[in-house]
Amino acid sequence: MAFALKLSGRDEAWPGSGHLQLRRFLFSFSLLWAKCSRPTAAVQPTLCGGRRERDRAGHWGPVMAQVDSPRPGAAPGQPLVSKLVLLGSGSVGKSSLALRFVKQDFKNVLPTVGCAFFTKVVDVGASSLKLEIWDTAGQEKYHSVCHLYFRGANAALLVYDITQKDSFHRAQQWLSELEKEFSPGEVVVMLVGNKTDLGEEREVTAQEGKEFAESKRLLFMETSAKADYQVSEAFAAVAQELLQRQKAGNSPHLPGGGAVDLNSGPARQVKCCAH
Ligand SMILES: Nc1nc2c(ncn2[C@@H]2O[C@H](COP(=O)(O)OP(=O)(O)OP(=O)(O)O)[C@@H](O)[C@H]2O)c(=O)[nH]1
Repeated sequence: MAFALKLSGRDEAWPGSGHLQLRRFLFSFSLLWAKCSRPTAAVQPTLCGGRRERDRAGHWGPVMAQVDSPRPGAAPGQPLVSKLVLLGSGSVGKSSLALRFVKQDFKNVLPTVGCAFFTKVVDVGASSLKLEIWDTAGQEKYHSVCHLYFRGANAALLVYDITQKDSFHRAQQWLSELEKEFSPGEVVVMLVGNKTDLGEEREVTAQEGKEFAESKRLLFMETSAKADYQVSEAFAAVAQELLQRQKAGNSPHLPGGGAVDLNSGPARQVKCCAH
């Protein structure tokens, strides 16, 4: 108190303007104290708002989003690192596919804001590949932001909802966007028809998906994040392709790389896609 009064320039304690000055000083001091003693906040990636999910108590909170390694993982003995972007319309199941693959989980999640980030190491035979999965927001208002996440991508999953024809057309538009950003064959691209568990509401046949993929020389699979159908297989197939290309010495982005060259190779369907 004495310290405060001295700073306020007055010796008497109360009342009047001295009291006011004291209160002002104590308020400023408490603000300064709160600022200095606040723990340093974890740095969040700009524009990567992530998504929210309900916890057991029913509260909405951020879904796991971690960055646990520099890229690419060129250190000896470390798995190679590849960046994979999930693209597609809103609500086609991009986040659900990522959650299913990374956490073996399926739950109600809110639309992604900006993007969310996941990592998972995939074993392919004797080799390992660390996938950095960038789950972009499908809502139209985030469209321009999504382009920011393309940079440096090694692979892309173009996801559509088999019960929404529009989302299939949108996936085709996303391919055009990718073609503008990358030179032919620069990234491994897989077309993914999700929600096969809703077969009775199907608007896009497996044949349509397959034919489009073949015409563009993309990998193709149908999945269900809900029923856990072919989700890990889809990511594994992309990882395998990336590793094969890397071993062949033609991947520009992967450590030891050359060019990932899916589109210039023969059209291939990874596995039977019909459900
Ligand atoms: N039946 C069924 N529903 C699914 C499946 N995958 C996702 N969903 C549901 O579809 C809705 C949208 O899923 P999300 O994973 O949020 O879709 P998203 O593409 O990430 O959406 P945005 O974040 O808006 O881009 C949610 O209600 C999910 O529960 C699936 O395989 N089958």
